[in-house]
Amino acid sequence: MVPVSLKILDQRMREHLPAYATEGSAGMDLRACLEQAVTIEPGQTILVPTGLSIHIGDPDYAAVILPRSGLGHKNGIVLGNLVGLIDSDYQGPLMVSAWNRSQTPFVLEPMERLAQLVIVPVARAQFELVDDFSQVSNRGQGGFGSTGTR
Ligand SMILES: O=c1ccn([C@H]2C[C@H](O)[C@@H](COP(=O)(O)OP(=O)(O)OP(=O)(O)O)O2)c(=O)[nH]1
Ligand SMILES: [Mg+2]
Repeated sequence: MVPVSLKILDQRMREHLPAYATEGSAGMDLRACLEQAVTIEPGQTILVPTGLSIHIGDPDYAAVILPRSGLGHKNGIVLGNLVGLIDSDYQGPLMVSAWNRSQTPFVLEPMERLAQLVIVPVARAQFELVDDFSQVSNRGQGGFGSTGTR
């Protein structure tokens, strides 16, 4: 387990702190910390507060915000930024960009579980400038489908 500092910004969240649903869960659900229900119109993106701040503190870790599969697949509620990346030094309010990519209005209820937070290890790179790569790899410069589809 990675220790992560959690600050409650809205006291209603005290009853609804993010938690792993099962022993094997990778993500903790984040709730929409709203005063009242809000309708996300087809194609619309809104920024939803979670009522929480986290501070990971250790640059060897980050957090990602991912869609919930049920909401994404059945209701078309995904993330406006596709994936949210939470830096280890971020201390601001945790926000979820909610995009209704469906053709039906979606009513987001207060405290509804909207997205999920996953803590991930991070390797930070130090670039070493070169004129040419010292070894030619099997792939070389091939990409974007160069290996075919079958
Ligand atoms: O879904 C998200 C994505 C980001 N953040 C916060 C945490 C993150 O550390 C910070 C900055 O995110 P990012 O670097 O992706 O955004 P940016 O547009 O590059 O902003 P900045 O210039 O502040 O880095 O915003 C969220 O609360 N929710
Ligand atoms: Mg940034």
